[in-house]
Amino acid sequence: MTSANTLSNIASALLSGSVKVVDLTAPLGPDTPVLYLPPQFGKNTPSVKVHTISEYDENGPFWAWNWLELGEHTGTHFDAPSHWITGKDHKGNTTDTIPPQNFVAPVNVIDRSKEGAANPDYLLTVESIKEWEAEHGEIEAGSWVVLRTDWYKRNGSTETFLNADENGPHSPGPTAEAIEYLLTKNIIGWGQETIGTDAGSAGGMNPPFPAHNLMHKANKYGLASLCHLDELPAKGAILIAAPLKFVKGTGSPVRALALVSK
Ligand SMILES: O=C(O)C(=O)c1ccccc1S
Ligand SMILES: [Mn+2]
Repeated sequence: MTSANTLSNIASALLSGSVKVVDLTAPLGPDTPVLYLPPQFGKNTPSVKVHTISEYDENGPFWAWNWLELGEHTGTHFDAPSHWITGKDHKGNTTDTIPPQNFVAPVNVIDRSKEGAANPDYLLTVESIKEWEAEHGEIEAGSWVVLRTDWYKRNGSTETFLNADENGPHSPGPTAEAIEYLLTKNIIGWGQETIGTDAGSAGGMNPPFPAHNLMHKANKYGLASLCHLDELPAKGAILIAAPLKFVKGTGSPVRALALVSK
């Protein structure tokens, strides 16, 4: 089958509804939870602010529009390699220079929702990934790997989403070894449903924040605060995640979507 036939078939399937579009994106606005870093780690990103310019009024009789104060790493968002010191020197490492071919790719969904429900500090291991591959097939080069934990259901409030106590945040993510293993597969990026692409305990890992440190060191990408991974198959979906073309951007809120066979 030629690529032209393939595209034509996708177009027909989208129009017929036999391929559906799943929205993997959280609502974005002033109530969107933002990451809290303890003072010893540095400054924090502000929340989203919406400033009305006009609303069919004396400031604009026939139109409504706003301007925003919006962090690059807010809500469902894309992490570019320049976001981390380990990725700062790569070519094509910012939101405006990443090759657009990389914004559409197959996605592997590792479902550890039961484990995450039982233990908010659940960490995905190499062994667990290999068990997943034995059941669903090898993770292919150039694909995304995302961790389903159903954590997005907590995204209604900062308290439940960050899930922090006096010892820090408690939320699932990968071990450093798991990310190292996925990089041997030459994946394009790592994603999950929590506020960032690392576990809540990642600040104390080696290296600290391994999903950021190692993925961006390899000039690979991250996706954070994904939603509705429970609507995706383990394999077979196509992930579309195109960051805004911020000049020298380290990341960007995205409308993450998946194409799924009905
Ligand atoms: O990239 C992010 O949004 C994120 O999770 C993060 C940002 C800055 C510092 C640490 C982390 S862990
Ligand atoms: Mn980020």
